[in-house]
Amino acid sequence: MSVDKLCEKIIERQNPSVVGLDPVLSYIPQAIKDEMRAAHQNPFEAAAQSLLAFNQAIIDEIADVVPAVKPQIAFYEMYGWQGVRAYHETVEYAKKRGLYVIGDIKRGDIGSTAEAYAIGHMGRPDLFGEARAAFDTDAVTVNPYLGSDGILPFARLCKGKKMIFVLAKTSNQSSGEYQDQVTTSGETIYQLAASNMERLGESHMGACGYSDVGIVVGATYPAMLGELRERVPHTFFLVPGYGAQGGGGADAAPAFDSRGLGAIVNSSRGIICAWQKGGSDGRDFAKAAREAAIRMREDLLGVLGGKIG
Ligand SMILES: O=C(O)c1cc(=O)[nH]c(=O)n1[C@@H]1O[C@H](COP(=O)(O)O)[C@@H](O)[C@H]1O
Repeated sequence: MSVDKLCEKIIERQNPSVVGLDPVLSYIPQAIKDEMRAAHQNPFEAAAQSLLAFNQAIIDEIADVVPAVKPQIAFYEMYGWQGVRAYHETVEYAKKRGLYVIGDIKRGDIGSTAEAYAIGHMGRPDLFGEARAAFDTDAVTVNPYLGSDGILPFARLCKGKKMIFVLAKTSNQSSGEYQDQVTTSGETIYQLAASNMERLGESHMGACGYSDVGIVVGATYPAMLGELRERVPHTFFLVPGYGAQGGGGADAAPAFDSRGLGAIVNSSRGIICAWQKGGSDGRDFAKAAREAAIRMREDLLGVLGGKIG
């Protein structure tokens, strides 16, 4: 199962964290932008090539430190089709460097449209008799607001090779506006989403004790992380909110089981913007990302008792 591949990488690197590759031009050192602007007449192309060069240098530095990366597609779509190509090339580059790639696409729609999203990001569209992957990520994020119609097309395409992470309790401040509302059964919406994904995961179980159907729970809500860990013991958590959103290792700790497994914690700006702290000119941006990733690993390993697996 795909979750086993993720757990193996986490144990091998002794690191339950994922670097979010969410670049915008203002995070990218001037020297890279100047070079790309001079080389490309079209500003979209120059922007996209800047993102790609930035990501590749960071991937090279962190590939032996972290098990996974999570490019969030909005940061690429912003720069048009050239940006989307940079997303695709980032995914391919990260996979070549042995990283598990979570495509943060947060899709959700009616069944037929969800199916199209799922095929594009997890499957293989039929291309005149050939079937090739468009975006070949290991996992994607899914928004459950439309109900099972919107989730099942993604779950069907897991087939032991892919994972999904369905939003349950998101890290943002307003997440409670809908997710904390109590349903007629007495559960909150986020608890209901988590329980439903635990049930859906029963037919996607891996040897590690978790399923290929994961959920997203923010490090900014540690009590809810702990409560959900008990409620859905076979559901793997993607835990954003570390770093720039204020969460730390102690906040993320309730997401893990006694082996130090069961969750992977994301930091995006905290890693890729590390070079901007301390007045650097940016030449050392990738090394700064590496050092920040090592600090995050130490923080998480510290709260997990020094060993995973
Ligand atoms: O699905 C996600 O990854 C996600 C869910 C959530 O509840 N909160 C959240 O911040 N994220 C994503 O995690 C990343 C957080 O970025 P930083 O705040 O810069 O670490 C962004 O890509 C967000 O879109």
